[in-house]
Amino acid sequence: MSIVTGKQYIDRIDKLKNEIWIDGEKVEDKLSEHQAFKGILKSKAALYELQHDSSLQEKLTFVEQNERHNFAYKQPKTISCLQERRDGTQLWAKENGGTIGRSPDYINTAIMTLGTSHSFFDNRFANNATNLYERAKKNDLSFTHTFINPQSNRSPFYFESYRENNKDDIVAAKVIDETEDGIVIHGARLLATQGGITDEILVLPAATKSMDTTYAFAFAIPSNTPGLKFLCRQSYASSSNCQFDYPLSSQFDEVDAIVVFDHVLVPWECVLLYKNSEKASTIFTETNLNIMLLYQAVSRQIIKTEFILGVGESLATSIDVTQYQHIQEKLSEIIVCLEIMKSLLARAESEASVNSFGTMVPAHVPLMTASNYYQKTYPRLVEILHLIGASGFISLPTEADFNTTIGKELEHYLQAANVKGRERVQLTRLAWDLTMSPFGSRQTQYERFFFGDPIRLSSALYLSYDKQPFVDDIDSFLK
Ligand SMILES: Cc1cc2nc3c(=O)[nH]c(=O)nc-3n(C[C@H](O)[C@H](O)[C@H](O)COP(=O)(O)OP(=O)(O)OC[C@H]3O[C@@H](n4cnc5c(N)ncnc54)[C@H](O)[C@@H]3O)c2cc1C
Repeated sequence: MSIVTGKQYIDRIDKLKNEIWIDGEKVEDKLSEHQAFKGILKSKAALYELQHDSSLQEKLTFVEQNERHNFAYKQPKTISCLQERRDGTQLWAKENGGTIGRSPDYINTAIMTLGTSHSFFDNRFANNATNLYERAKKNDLSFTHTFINPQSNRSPFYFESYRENNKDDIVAAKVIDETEDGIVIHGARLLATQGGITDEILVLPAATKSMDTTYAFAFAIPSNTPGLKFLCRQSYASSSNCQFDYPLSSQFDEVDAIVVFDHVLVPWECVLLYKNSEKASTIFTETNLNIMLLYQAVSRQIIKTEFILGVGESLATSIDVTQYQHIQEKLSEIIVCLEIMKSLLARAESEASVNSFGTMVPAHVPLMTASNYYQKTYPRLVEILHLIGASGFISLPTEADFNTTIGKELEHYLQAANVKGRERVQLTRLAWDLTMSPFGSRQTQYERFFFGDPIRLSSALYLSYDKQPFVDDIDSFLK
């Protein structure tokens, strides 16, 4: 197999019969027929289907040894190859306004990065990294991932290993046994977006203050591995199957899951890293995994900002408020954000360089700057839409209301300067679903946190930034 079709992806996920719990029940039906998952599965299938569209195939796939693969599995070796990767990400993101944070290219990028950096890993696991990459590329596998321990205690004085002696008390996933066949993992991880609806899960080392090496591991296993459970948050799609009322929740709710490892045996051939605390703490930086993932994220965020600008301008035009200077100022704030993000991405590309594994890696400072900036700016973009839409976000009947005898009155009383009542409600519902519905609120929390805690990411930028030349300038100035 090489690139999958949408149907092949869905059939494969349905067949896995992963252990998934949601809204008070264990999922027994086909995932593609379950109200919580059918929207996102259909949307992901549509992305895979685009790989077969003759007008887009060259942008979304590449050919290697007579087989066609997804664009994100290609190791970029030149700047133009990086830019092709960005085009692929943005093409897919345009299908959902950038609201699917974990479109398959996100973790495909991680797998490509780890596979091509196989020499980073301990000798006994290096082949596993290569094999994972080849298997994923060949079968067009999809992945979820998890790298954070549960939020039980974040005090600077707390160590996970306090719990290590009592198996029943383990919270953060750790190795509890080592056998001829592999390592046995028990405990939980905080979160995996799309947990349960991907072929496999990539488990990366979690930041931990513990010196205990039983917390130092990385591996990838099928989502239906015995003992692996996905405990999903409440679905935002279950009560929102009407696309008019919930244009985004109904199609793009990715679902996030707590991941529980109940004595899960991870075969040795799936292990990438074990008992090596030094490699566990440097895997993100030494392989450039963090930068390659940020490149995908910033490329997507640009498309999302364009989507927000489109929604903001349409809202303002619908009620004819674009002549007010403060509305122009608010919309220009979205433009400024968009242009800053595009400029930072362009600079990251133009200053890219080849790393020791032969990968063309974008420059890290512009990407870290973009990520820091967007984490803080995204809530303001949301606020701008709220300020422009005002009570329009509240006076929002449903499609069903338009289909009753009061439909004509709604059409009349909700008309706007430049659109009819029904169209105006449809547009405002889109803005509401993007920013105010449970789906929309999660989008804000996602952009703030998906790449890590904004506070610690700002520290990482500060600590890695070379400030010395400027300090030297000041010294010379004072002399
Ligand atoms: C919608 C969504 C989707 C996500 N998807 C995924 C996913 O697919 N896979 C995955 O692995 N993760 C995912 N995450 C988790 C994400 O990686 C974490 O939210 C992020 O790393 C921050 O960790 P935390 O949530 O545990 O916050 P915490 O670390 O618990 O922070 C809570 C608060 O305490 C402060 N704090 C805690 N520790 C420190 C410290 N040492 N120094 C300073 N301040 C501190 C923080 O600043 C913050 O204000 C997702 C998160 C969200 C919101």
